[in-house]
Amino acid sequence: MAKLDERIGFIGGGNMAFAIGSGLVSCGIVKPSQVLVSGPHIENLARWRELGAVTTDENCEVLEHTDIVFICVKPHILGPCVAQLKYKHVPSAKDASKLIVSVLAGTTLKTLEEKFDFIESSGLKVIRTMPNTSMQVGEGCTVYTGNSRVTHQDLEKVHLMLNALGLAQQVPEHMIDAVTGVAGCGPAFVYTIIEALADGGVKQGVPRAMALQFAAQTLLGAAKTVLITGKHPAVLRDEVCSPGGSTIVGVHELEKGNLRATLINAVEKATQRSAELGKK
Ligand SMILES: NC(=O)C1=CN([C@@H]2O[C@H](COP(=O)(O)OP(=O)(O)OC[C@H]3O[C@@H](n4cnc5c(N)ncnc54)[C@H](OP(=O)(O)O)[C@@H]3O)[C@@H](O)[C@H]2O)C=CC1
Ligand SMILES: O=C(O)[C@@H]1CCC=N1
Repeated sequence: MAKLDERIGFIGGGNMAFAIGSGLVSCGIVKPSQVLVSGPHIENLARWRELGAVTTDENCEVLEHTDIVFICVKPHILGPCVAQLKYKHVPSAKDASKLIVSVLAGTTLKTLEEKFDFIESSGLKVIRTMPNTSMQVGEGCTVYTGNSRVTHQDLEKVHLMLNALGLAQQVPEHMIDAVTGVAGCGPAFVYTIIEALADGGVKQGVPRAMALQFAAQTLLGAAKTVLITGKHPAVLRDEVCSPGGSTIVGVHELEKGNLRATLINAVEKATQRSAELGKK
């Protein structure tokens, strides 16, 4: 696995940041000592210290002492967070080469460039991403796009990190809210399906722990089959449905319950909400 020499910063050390940071350390791309994380409550950063990362309650330390800075606060916290950074930031010669990487839902490159313009008057390098929490186990799905200052080498570096933790793909910015609806929020939709599938097993008499394991493994296997065979899910579904058998009876129930329309609606609403979050 390739290694990065850069120091990696996280402003905001919550769930998404930890999925990325712990994933990068686990796969060996960076050493824990290269990682610096900030948040307002130092006690909430204990898991980062257990990982071997350095923690601080001063966001400006992360901005000043790291090369690739992941911004991982909630979208509505970006304003106050930047106001505080602006007040405390000490300009340095390294500012021009700094890479700001946002994971914020809905928050556009334009907004990010405007918010962070205090760091570097001649223009800052900004990358907007939409990751997901499955990065913590190396099976994430991330899309990203950079502003005009970002170089090919910067994109390669970010791709190396994100792709080491699953699938990473550069996309045009207009696609990012839609991908948020599918892949950023998707794990929550799928956890709901796993839980419900397991509940079904429990109702039929399978012990809870077994039912959960079987449901999760079934989703993993089905997902892998789609990715590896390249077959359309409908074709694969047909391979499971024996004529007059048990699966088609279950599939009929899913259709009666509008599972597919419900999932399509969930992605649509989540996409709309993502775009709204960036306007706050
Ligand atoms: N969770 C997910 O699946 C995904 C999330 N995202 C994006 O990631 C971002 C973070 O979300 P998520 O990790 O879920 O949220 P969390 O609440 O888990 O993390 C947010 C973190 O921000 C910290 N924080 C609050 N105020 C400040 C501040 N002023 N300066 C620095 N840090 C601060 C919080 O610290 P404390 O708790 O101590 O207050 C908390 O650790 C969001 O913008 C979201 O859109 C993107 C893709 C997927
Ligand atoms: O719920 C949210 O807004 C964030 C963005 C994608 C996943 N979690």
